[in-house]
Amino acid sequence: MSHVSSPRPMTARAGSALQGRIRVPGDKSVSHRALMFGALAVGRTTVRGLLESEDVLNTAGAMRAVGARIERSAEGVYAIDGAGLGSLLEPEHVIDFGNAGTGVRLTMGILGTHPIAATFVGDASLSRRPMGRVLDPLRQMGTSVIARSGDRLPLSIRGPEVALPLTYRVPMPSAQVKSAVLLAGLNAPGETTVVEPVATRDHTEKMLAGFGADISVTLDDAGARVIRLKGQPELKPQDIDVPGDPSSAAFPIVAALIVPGSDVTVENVLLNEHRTGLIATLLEMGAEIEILNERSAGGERVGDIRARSSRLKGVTVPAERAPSMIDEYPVLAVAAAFAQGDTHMPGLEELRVKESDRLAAVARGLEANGVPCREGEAELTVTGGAGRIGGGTVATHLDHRIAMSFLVLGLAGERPVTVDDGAVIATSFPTFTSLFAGLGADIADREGLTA
Ligand SMILES: O=C(O)C1=C[C@@H](OP(=O)(O)O)[C@@H](O)[C@H](O)C1
Ligand SMILES: C=C(OP(=O)(O)O)C(=O)O
Repeated sequence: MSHVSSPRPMTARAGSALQGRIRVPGDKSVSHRALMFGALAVGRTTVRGLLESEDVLNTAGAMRAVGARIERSAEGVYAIDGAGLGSLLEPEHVIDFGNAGTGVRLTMGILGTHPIAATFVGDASLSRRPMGRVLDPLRQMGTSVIARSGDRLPLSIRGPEVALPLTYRVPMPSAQVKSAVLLAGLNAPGETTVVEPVATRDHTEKMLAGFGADISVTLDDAGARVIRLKGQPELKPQDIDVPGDPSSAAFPIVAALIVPGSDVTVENVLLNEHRTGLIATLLEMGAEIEILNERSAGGERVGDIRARSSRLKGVTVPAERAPSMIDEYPVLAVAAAFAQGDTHMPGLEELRVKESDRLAAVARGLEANGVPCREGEAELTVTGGAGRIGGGTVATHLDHRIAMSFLVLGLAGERPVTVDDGAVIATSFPTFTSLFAGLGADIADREGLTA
């Protein structure tokens, strides 16, 4: 299902303080993987708290297309009857991933070593994003690819009868590339090894181990993670409880910090160490954030995050922290607009190949709303405390995180902020506007109706 609804401009304006306790929907990375690994297991996997957003529902459609049965109960629990690793069916139609980079790249990995053909399409945003980073290692494992120049969607693949296991050093910090190679390795006889010089989110490794795969992680002499996976395991079904998405929690947390008088708690948030870079950065900026009720659930750390309005100061974010907060830079830039002094963010090359060129989209959005910033090749510097923030319209370029980040800016600006399309928020956080309304935020569509 591509994003086909018409653009829906939305406006956020400053109003009352934000107050309350909320839960954000389930983590997007874990939700995609729960559906995929459930489809590869033999037997019934159940998933509670699955993120029911466009991206994840497209992955459910893809897994159905290759033979998994996926059903949702009235209580919202998903039951997945796996088709089984090595037994996937050839899809009868093109697989449409809409806006979802994770969905399409990980599915290419899975299907790339099955002896079936598949064709992938996506929306205008996904069709601009680079797929060569996944197709290159797949070609080395024996996958045939027909793609237009530059390895962009739409494209078709056919897996070999018997795939070749691979040792692959991931050239850029990308959990999607790492995961695609490991998932391809699942159906290759022998051992597939992925060397990851810069650590990225480890949900694939952890969840595959939970499903019974033989997978190990060690560090080499240079400190790179070495992930070894034995091919052709029998994956066993699991019961999964998906914790709240820290990348979604980022929006109410930053909003609470910058809207005067606010006090917001987001309950049951995933606190995986590869996902908490934003919290570390906000604490360095002087944010009043507390982690409460910290516990372990399903092999992950989770907790409640309380954020209160704070006097923030600008910081330099270490470049090596980027993978642990890669999706949070747009909303960090919004926090930085209200901090005293400069916030410097180096190491952002990967932001240029997300749903939009996020470095450019953030810089243009800040400029349109009176926030001074400097955009470099792979860095951004935001000068906070300028005053008279807001009054602009932001081009979202089919990017949910740009839309949500600038609506948060509008909640604390002197003037309202409009985003040209709020419909894209359904990619990852379909309950965004209703949860914000419950906290007391004024976010409305163009007609002035509360969204
Ligand atoms: O593996 C994942 O679930 C994800 C990895 C990241 O992408 P990259 O691998 O392109 O950095 C992130 O931006 C995306 O939202 C989710
Ligand atoms: C980059 C993102 O997702 P994906 O790559 O899955 O489209 C995101 O959600 O910010």
